[in-house]
Amino acid sequence: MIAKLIEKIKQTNAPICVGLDPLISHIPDYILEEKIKKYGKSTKAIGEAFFEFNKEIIDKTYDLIPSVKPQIAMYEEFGIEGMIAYQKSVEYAKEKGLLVIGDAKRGDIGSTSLAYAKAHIGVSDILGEKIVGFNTDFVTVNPYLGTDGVKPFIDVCNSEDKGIFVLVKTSNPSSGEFQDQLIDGIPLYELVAKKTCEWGAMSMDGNYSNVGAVVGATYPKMSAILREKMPNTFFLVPGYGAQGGTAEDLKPCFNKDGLGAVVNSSRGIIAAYKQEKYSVMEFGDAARAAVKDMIVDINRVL
Ligand SMILES: O=C(O)c1cc(=O)[nH]c(=O)n1[C@@H]1O[C@H](COP(=O)(O)O)[C@@H](O)[C@H]1O
Repeated sequence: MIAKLIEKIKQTNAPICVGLDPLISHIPDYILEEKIKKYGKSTKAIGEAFFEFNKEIIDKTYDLIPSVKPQIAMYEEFGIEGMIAYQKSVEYAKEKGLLVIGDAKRGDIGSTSLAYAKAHIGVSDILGEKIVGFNTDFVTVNPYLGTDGVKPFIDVCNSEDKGIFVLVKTSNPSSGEFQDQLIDGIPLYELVAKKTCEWGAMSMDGNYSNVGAVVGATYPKMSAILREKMPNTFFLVPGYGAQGGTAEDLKPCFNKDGLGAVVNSSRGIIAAYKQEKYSVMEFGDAARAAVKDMIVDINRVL
């Protein structure tokens, strides 16, 4: 699957993914009001509003980008109706030819991880019939439980041609609390990186592995170390834009060939319409302009 992502990045010349993270505060009032009129102040109204919002963002950007990354928490907040909006958004993005990175940060004991892997990137067998759950192309994985918590995801990557991104060095302010701790003189994130490379060797897809790494744009010195230690690992790089990461900061995440990373921006794209020059009805056009700016900004440093 990573080879497909690379192909799409080359086609679009855009190593980016748009984060479909619809907080209520991002949804234009006119959409919310219409859904509330129809469904009352309910989770159904929110789910419907989220999907309409995402659909417009996808319609206005799909021809420019290779991928989207819906963050499942924003949908989960609204229970079943939120999850329906998640699933519909995943399906719509795929219909438009986009690759979908499900940001669910899953990971548990082996048997539970297998269920998570099937839910997000795999298939289940129901009395001889194969059925799919969310069917995203990639899912983010928390490696904290170790190999038996990650291996089921890798097995599904291999059987279904899918991919994962393992949290290696996250973008948030407290990420160093555990991730930077030294163990026999080596920071924990480097140990996770080493393990991620070992896991990656189990699922190669061309020059890169289906087992990628999440590496935040906000720690460029560490990104440079990781890029050197993980030559065959593709990076998912969040933290650009709203969290302060700049194009210069994420440059070390790329290899010399200009490949090796896909950069996420969520709020910076989907809430771009909040700048003064746009009206609320133009939220899709604002997202498109923000995507174009992001592509130029990143290509400038590659
Ligand atoms: O796995 C992720 O995508 C992720 C990892 C990380 O280290 N930092 C991080 O911000 N993310 C996600 O990336 C998105 C960032 O959103 P913005 O800050 O609005 O661009 C959110 O969906 C986060 O959950």
